[in-house]
Amino acid sequence: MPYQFEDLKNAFPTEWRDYIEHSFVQQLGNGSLAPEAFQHYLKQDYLFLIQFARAYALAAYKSPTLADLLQAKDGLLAILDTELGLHISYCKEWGISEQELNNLPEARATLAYTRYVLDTGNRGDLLDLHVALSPCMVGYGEIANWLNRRSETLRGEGNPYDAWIAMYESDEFQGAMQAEIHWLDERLADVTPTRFEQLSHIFRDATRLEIDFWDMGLNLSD
Ligand SMILES: Cc1ncc(CO)c(N)n1
Repeated sequence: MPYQFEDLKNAFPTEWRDYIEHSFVQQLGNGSLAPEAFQHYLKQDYLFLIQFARAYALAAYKSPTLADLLQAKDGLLAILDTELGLHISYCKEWGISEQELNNLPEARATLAYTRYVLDTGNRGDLLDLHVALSPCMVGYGEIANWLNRRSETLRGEGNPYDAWIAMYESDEFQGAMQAEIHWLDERLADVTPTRFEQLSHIFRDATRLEIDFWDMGLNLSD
Protein backbone atom coordinates (compact mmCIF):
# COMPACT_ATOMS: atom_id res chain seq x y z
CA MET A 1 0.00 0.00 0.00
CA PRO A 2 1.38 3.45 -0.87
CA TYR A 3 1.62 5.90 2.00
CA GLN A 4 -0.87 8.71 2.35
CA PHE A 5 -1.44 11.68 4.64
CA GLU A 6 -3.69 9.67 6.96
CA ASP A 7 -0.68 7.47 7.79
CA LEU A 8 1.17 10.46 9.25
CA LYS A 9 -1.69 11.04 11.69
CA ASN A 10 -1.84 7.35 12.53
CA ALA A 11 1.92 7.08 13.13
CA PHE A 12 1.58 8.96 16.45
CA PRO A 13 -2.15 8.98 17.24
CA THR A 14 -1.82 10.13 20.86
CA GLU A 15 -0.03 13.35 19.91
CA TRP A 16 -2.55 14.08 17.16
CA ARG A 17 -5.51 13.58 19.50
CA ASP A 18 -3.91 15.65 22.28
CA TYR A 19 -3.58 18.49 19.75
CA ILE A 20 -7.07 18.28 18.20
CA GLU A 21 -8.90 17.69 21.50
CA HIS A 22 -6.76 20.00 23.68
CA SER A 23 -8.46 21.66 26.69
CA PHE A 24 -7.95 25.04 25.02
CA VAL A 25 -10.01 23.76 22.07
CA GLN A 26 -12.70 22.24 24.30
CA GLN A 27 -13.05 25.43 26.36
CA LEU A 28 -13.15 27.54 23.20
CA GLY A 29 -15.88 25.26 21.89
CA ASN A 30 -18.14 25.47 24.95
CA GLY A 31 -17.41 29.17 25.48
CA SER A 32 -15.77 28.76 28.91
CA LEU A 33 -12.24 29.78 27.84
CA ALA A 34 -10.82 32.73 29.84
CA PRO A 35 -10.77 35.84 27.60
CA GLU A 36 -7.17 36.54 28.73
CA ALA A 37 -6.10 33.13 27.43
CA PHE A 38 -7.76 33.79 24.07
CA GLN A 39 -6.21 37.26 23.81
CA HIS A 40 -2.76 35.91 24.60
CA TYR A 41 -3.27 33.22 21.96
CA LEU A 42 -4.48 35.78 19.37
CA LYS A 43 -1.45 37.99 19.91
CA GLN A 44 0.99 35.13 19.55
CA ASP A 45 -0.90 33.84 16.53
CA TYR A 46 -0.25 37.17 14.79
CA LEU A 47 3.49 36.59 15.26
CA PHE A 48 3.02 32.99 14.17
CA LEU A 49 1.31 34.05 10.93
CA ILE A 50 4.18 36.37 10.04
CA GLN A 51 6.69 33.52 10.36
CA PHE A 52 4.28 31.31 8.48
CA ALA A 53 4.30 33.72 5.56
CA ARG A 54 8.11 33.36 5.55
CA ALA A 55 7.65 29.58 5.42
CA TYR A 56 5.58 29.93 2.22
CA ALA A 57 8.28 32.18 0.79
CA LEU A 58 10.74 29.40 1.62
CA ALA A 59 8.40 26.94 -0.12
CA ALA A 60 8.67 29.12 -3.24
CA TYR A 61 12.48 29.00 -3.01
CA LYS A 62 12.36 25.21 -2.56
CA SER A 63 9.99 24.69 -5.50
CA PRO A 64 11.43 22.64 -8.37
CA THR A 65 8.51 23.22 -10.76
CA LEU A 66 6.32 26.08 -11.93
CA ALA A 67 3.25 24.34 -10.46
CA ASP A 68 4.94 24.19 -7.03
CA LEU A 69 6.03 27.85 -7.33
CA LEU A 70 2.47 28.95 -8.12
CA GLN A 71 1.13 26.95 -5.19
CA ALA A 72 3.66 28.55 -2.81
CA LYS A 73 2.69 31.97 -4.18
CA ASP A 74 -1.00 31.27 -3.48
CA GLY A 75 -0.18 30.23 0.09
CA LEU A 76 1.92 33.36 0.65
CA LEU A 77 -0.74 35.66 -0.82
CA ALA A 78 -3.51 33.98 1.19
CA ILE A 79 -1.64 34.86 4.39
CA LEU A 80 -0.51 38.36 3.40
CA ASP A 81 -3.65 39.58 1.59
CA THR A 82 -6.38 37.78 3.54
CA GLU A 83 -5.51 36.04 6.80
CA LEU A 84 -3.29 38.69 8.36
CA GLY A 85 -5.81 41.43 7.58
CA LEU A 86 -8.64 39.39 9.07
CA HIS A 87 -6.48 38.61 12.07
CA ILE A 88 -5.68 42.28 12.67
CA SER A 89 -9.36 43.31 12.57
CA TYR A 90 -10.36 40.33 14.73
CA CYS A 91 -7.69 41.33 17.29
CA LYS A 92 -9.15 44.85 17.30
CA GLU A 93 -12.57 43.43 18.27
CA TRP A 94 -10.83 41.74 21.20
CA GLY A 95 -9.24 45.01 22.32
CA ILE A 96 -5.78 44.41 20.81
CA SER A 97 -4.54 47.33 18.69
CA GLU A 98 -2.27 47.07 15.65
CA GLN A 99 0.31 49.09 17.56
CA GLU A 100 0.28 46.52 20.36
CA LEU A 101 0.63 43.69 17.83
CA ASN A 102 3.69 45.36 16.33
CA ASN A 103 5.47 45.56 19.67
CA LEU A 104 4.90 42.08 21.03
CA PRO A 105 7.70 39.86 22.25
CA GLU A 106 7.51 36.32 20.86
CA ALA A 107 6.62 33.69 23.42
CA ARG A 108 9.00 30.74 23.59
CA ALA A 109 6.31 28.41 22.20
CA THR A 110 5.91 30.68 19.15
CA LEU A 111 9.66 30.88 18.62
CA ALA A 112 10.09 27.12 18.96
CA TYR A 113 7.27 26.18 16.59
CA THR A 114 7.89 28.67 13.82
CA ARG A 115 11.66 28.29 13.76
CA TYR A 116 11.30 24.52 13.80
CA VAL A 117 9.19 24.70 10.64
CA LEU A 118 11.62 27.09 8.94
CA ASP A 119 14.67 25.03 9.93
CA THR A 120 13.03 21.80 8.73
CA GLY A 121 12.34 23.44 5.37
CA ASN A 122 15.86 24.85 5.15
CA ARG A 123 17.50 21.52 5.88
CA GLY A 124 15.14 19.43 3.80
CA ASP A 125 13.18 19.61 0.57
CA LEU A 126 9.69 20.84 -0.29
CA LEU A 127 8.07 17.66 1.06
CA ASP A 128 9.80 18.03 4.46
CA LEU A 129 8.57 21.62 4.61
CA HIS A 130 4.98 20.71 3.69
CA VAL A 131 4.91 17.93 6.27
CA ALA A 132 6.10 20.43 8.90
CA LEU A 133 3.35 22.87 7.82
CA SER A 134 0.57 20.29 7.62
CA PRO A 135 -0.43 19.97 11.32
CA CYS A 136 -1.26 23.65 11.14
CA MET A 137 -3.25 23.61 7.90
CA VAL A 138 -4.98 20.31 8.45
CA GLY A 139 -5.23 20.44 12.23
CA TYR A 140 -7.27 23.66 12.46
CA GLY A 141 -9.74 22.45 9.83
CA GLU A 142 -10.08 19.17 11.69
CA ILE A 143 -10.52 21.01 15.01
CA ALA A 144 -13.44 23.01 13.59
CA ASN A 145 -15.08 19.81 12.32
CA TRP A 146 -14.45 17.98 15.61
CA LEU A 147 -15.99 20.85 17.59
CA ASN A 148 -19.07 20.80 15.35
CA ARG A 149 -19.57 17.08 16.03
CA ARG A 150 -19.45 17.52 19.83
CA SER A 151 -22.65 18.05 21.80
CA GLU A 152 -20.71 20.21 24.33
CA THR A 153 -19.90 22.80 21.64
CA LEU A 154 -21.94 25.98 21.75
CA ARG A 155 -22.49 27.78 18.45
CA GLY A 156 -23.93 31.23 17.79
CA GLU A 157 -24.04 34.42 19.85
CA GLY A 158 -23.93 32.52 23.15
CA ASN A 159 -20.30 31.63 22.44
CA PRO A 160 -17.82 34.56 22.34
CA TYR A 161 -15.49 32.36 20.26
CA ASP A 162 -18.04 31.47 17.58
CA ALA A 163 -16.31 33.57 14.89
CA TRP A 164 -13.08 31.63 15.43
CA ILE A 165 -14.84 28.32 14.73
CA ALA A 166 -16.62 29.88 11.74
CA MET A 167 -13.30 30.91 10.19
CA TYR A 168 -11.89 27.37 10.23
CA GLU A 169 -15.09 25.63 9.15
CA SER A 170 -15.39 28.03 6.17
CA ASP A 171 -15.35 26.58 2.66
CA GLU A 172 -12.23 28.59 1.97
CA PHE A 173 -10.20 27.08 4.82
CA GLN A 174 -11.63 23.59 4.36
CA GLY A 175 -10.80 23.78 0.64
CA ALA A 176 -7.20 24.81 1.38
CA MET A 177 -6.98 21.92 3.85
CA GLN A 178 -8.23 19.41 1.26
CA ALA A 179 -5.79 20.75 -1.33
CA GLU A 180 -2.90 20.29 1.15
CA ILE A 181 -3.99 16.71 1.94
CA HIS A 182 -4.26 15.97 -1.78
CA TRP A 183 -0.77 17.37 -2.48
CA LEU A 184 0.69 15.29 0.35
CA ASP A 185 -1.18 12.12 -0.68
CA GLU A 186 0.37 12.39 -4.16
CA ARG A 187 3.93 12.89 -2.84
CA LEU A 188 3.71 10.31 -0.04
CA ALA A 189 2.58 7.62 -2.48
CA ASP A 190 6.16 7.46 -3.80
CA VAL A 191 8.25 7.47 -0.60
CA THR A 192 10.16 4.51 0.87
CA PRO A 193 9.50 3.21 4.40
CA THR A 194 12.71 4.88 5.64
CA ARG A 195 11.73 8.22 4.17
CA PHE A 196 8.22 7.87 5.59
CA GLU A 197 9.66 7.28 9.04
CA GLN A 198 11.72 10.50 8.78
CA LEU A 199 8.67 12.44 7.65
CA SER A 200 6.52 10.98 10.44
CA HIS A 201 9.01 12.37 12.99
CA ILE A 202 8.71 15.83 11.46
CA PHE A 203 4.92 15.52 11.61
CA ARG A 204 5.05 14.34 15.24
CA ASP A 205 7.34 17.19 16.31
CA ALA A 206 5.25 19.87 14.60
CA THR A 207 2.15 18.37 16.25
CA ARG A 208 3.84 18.48 19.67
CA LEU A 209 4.70 22.15 19.06
CA GLU A 210 1.02 22.84 18.24
CA ILE A 211 0.13 21.29 21.63
CA ASP A 212 2.67 23.62 23.28
CA PHE A 213 1.04 26.55 21.46
CA TRP A 214 -2.34 25.72 23.06
CA ASP A 215 -0.63 25.25 26.45
CA MET A 216 1.00 28.66 26.01
CA GLY A 217 -2.45 30.22 25.48
CA LEU A 218 -4.01 28.50 28.49
CA ASN A 219 -1.10 29.20 30.83
CA LEU A 220 -0.39 32.71 29.51
CA SER A 221 3.25 31.67 29.24
CA ASP A 222 5.73 33.98 27.55
C1 LIG B 1 -0.61 28.04 15.82
C2 LIG B 1 -1.49 27.97 14.62
N1 LIG B 1 -1.63 26.81 13.98
C3 LIG B 1 -2.42 26.74 12.89
C4 LIG B 1 -3.09 27.85 12.41
C5 LIG B 1 -4.00 27.74 11.21
O1 LIG B 1 -3.68 28.65 10.23
C6 LIG B 1 -2.91 29.06 13.10
N2 LIG B 1 -3.51 30.20 12.70
N3 LIG B 1 -2.11 29.09 14.20
